[in-house]
Amino acid sequence: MRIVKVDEAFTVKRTVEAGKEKEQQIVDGIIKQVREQGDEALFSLTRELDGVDLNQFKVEQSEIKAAYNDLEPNVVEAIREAIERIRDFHQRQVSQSWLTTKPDGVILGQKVTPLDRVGVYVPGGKAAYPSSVIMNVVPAQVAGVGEVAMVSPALSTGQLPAGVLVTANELGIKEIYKIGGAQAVAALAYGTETIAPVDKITGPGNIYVALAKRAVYGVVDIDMIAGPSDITVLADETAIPAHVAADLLSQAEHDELATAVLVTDSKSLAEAVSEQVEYQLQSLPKEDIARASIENQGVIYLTENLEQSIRTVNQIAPEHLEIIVQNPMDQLGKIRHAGAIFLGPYTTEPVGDYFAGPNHVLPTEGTARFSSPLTVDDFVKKSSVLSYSKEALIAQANSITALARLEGLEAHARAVEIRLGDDSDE
Ligand SMILES: NC(=O)c1ccc[n+]([C@@H]2O[C@H](COP(=O)([O-])OP(=O)(O)OC[C@H]3O[C@@H](n4cnc5c(N)ncnc54)[C@H](O)[C@@H]3O)[C@@H](O)[C@H]2O)c1
Ligand SMILES: N[C@H](CO)Cc1c[nH]c[nH+]1
Ligand SMILES: [Zn+2]
Repeated sequence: MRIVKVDEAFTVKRTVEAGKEKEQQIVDGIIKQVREQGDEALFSLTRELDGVDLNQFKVEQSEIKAAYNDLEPNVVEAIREAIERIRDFHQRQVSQSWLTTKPDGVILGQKVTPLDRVGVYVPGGKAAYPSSVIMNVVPAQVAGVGEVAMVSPALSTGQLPAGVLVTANELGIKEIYKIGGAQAVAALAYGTETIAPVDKITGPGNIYVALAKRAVYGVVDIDMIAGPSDITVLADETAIPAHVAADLLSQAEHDELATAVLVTDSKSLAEAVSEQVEYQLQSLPKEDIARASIENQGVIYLTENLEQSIRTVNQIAPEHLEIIVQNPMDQLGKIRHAGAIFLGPYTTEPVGDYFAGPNHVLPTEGTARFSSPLTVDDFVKKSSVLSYSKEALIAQANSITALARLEGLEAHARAVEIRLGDDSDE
């Protein structure tokens, strides 16, 4: 891996805007095609981009039943266990509605309402992602969303991966479409003859999915930019090189555009990790993808001390941050930007991908500077609640009308004043 020396003047380049013009043009064309041609566009784009000729893209109950035959019982058991652990974590995130009565009798509050209909994207081009079914659907269900429509690209057999279908069934999802990429995002946002439009689209995906979600934002809400995975490991000389290399490769194997970064103040660790990455790459089934990721985006930042390492990590704002230094908990307070923080030598990133409880749908490409992991809050919206008595309105009328007239909005002032007189006049 490339080793780059970091000094006081060094700054990490922001990646979210960089060099995506070509993909954006492709995505804009796909969205236009789906808006204009509906289902017909979904069939032809699936043929063109996924190499599958489908007769219909809605999954039937018989396909779900058949999927159970393809999974070992211990795998189904692991899916169920993961669902429980992830549900338990998300149940702690629920926001409650509240009302408060002020001393002047005014009642104020906030009403929390689940979204009516959401679309969840489950990726599926280079790997199958049953875990992303859980990570999308569980918070939606905990929030109380009315309808969940799921999309995921078909395999070359014309089916969805058995693990994806079984997981969706374990969660009770009935509306599943075998479409992926930007065309699936466009279908959820604008609707087609078969697919009713949704209010919000959540879930991770590759660059085409991430750009499509960004493009339809405003027509629907989206959760965040959850694009190609990235990991940054912050380590010192106490870290075991083979473990660090394994964790870097765990994210590099997702996508040629995934990013794996080591930040360390130890030259010997930097060199040993670089060697280990090369060694471990050679036996990976997805060596080609992981190698492209490591060669194109992979980097080891060699700093002068721990403080500089932490400054570099905050500039990267990684999706996943592993902290493998002496006393990792002591560093937690200094981390300002990271989607998920994994502390200590045994908290390897995959525990969060599959099982621990927190969501694995996380902000990528430095957007952890302003975005959070997917939570139950992503599946609700909030309304403000206000209730005044006549006495309260009289008490505040002068201030309200003064502010209305300051803005030159006379009708606002009169809407208050018309209520101040004797009720029998009205
Ligand atoms: N950030 C997160 O929370 C998170 C979580 C899980 C996975 N991921 C990421 O999700 C991604 C999964 O990617 P994937 O490719 O395996 O599956 P995907 O479902 O995201 O993308 C596959 C689709 O991309 C479209 N596509 C592929 N090449 C195209 C092209 N040249 N032009 C137009 N469209 C094209 C196709 O329609 C295909 O169906 C990876 O980048 C992974 O790192 C991120
Ligand atoms: N690491 C991914 C998020 O970037 C999530 C995932 C799912 N399966 C394996 N990994
Ligand atoms: Zn992963």
